[in-house]
Amino acid sequence: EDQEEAVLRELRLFLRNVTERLTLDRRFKAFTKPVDIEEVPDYLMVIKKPMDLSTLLTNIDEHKYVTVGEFMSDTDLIWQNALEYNPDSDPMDRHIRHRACALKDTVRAIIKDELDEDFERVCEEIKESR
Ligand SMILES: CC(=O)c1csc(NC(=O)C2C[NH2+]C2)n1
Repeated sequence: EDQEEAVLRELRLFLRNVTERLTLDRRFKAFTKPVDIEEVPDYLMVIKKPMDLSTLLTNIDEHKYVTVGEFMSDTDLIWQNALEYNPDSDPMDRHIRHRACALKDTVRAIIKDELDEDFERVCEEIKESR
């Protein structure tokens, strides 16, 4: 009902704000757009579920996320994919792995700092009721 829509609207505002801040962070430039399959033709052979910050924003606007947990699963895909696609010891791989780990830690720190536990519990209740 209307109270539920108000909660989900507030969730979308929070998730857009988090995603916007990540997109503006220069460390995460490689994660802002889908990997270009023309430039990296083998990418989809290695990575089965691509994800990036611009796709997160589209998902938010399409009301894909009813809880922060669902959002976190997709943000986890971004850095997990980067670690999987860049496993080697060469400096470029190491560089992007450091940024992937920074993305993981940054998202967790923001959520821990700024998400009210009671608010997430209300979102989980809405999800269970649907
Ligand atoms: C988004 C992502 O994970 C990504 C974009 S380019 C890249 N890796 C490279 O360009 C090479 C360094 N060894 C492969 N990884």
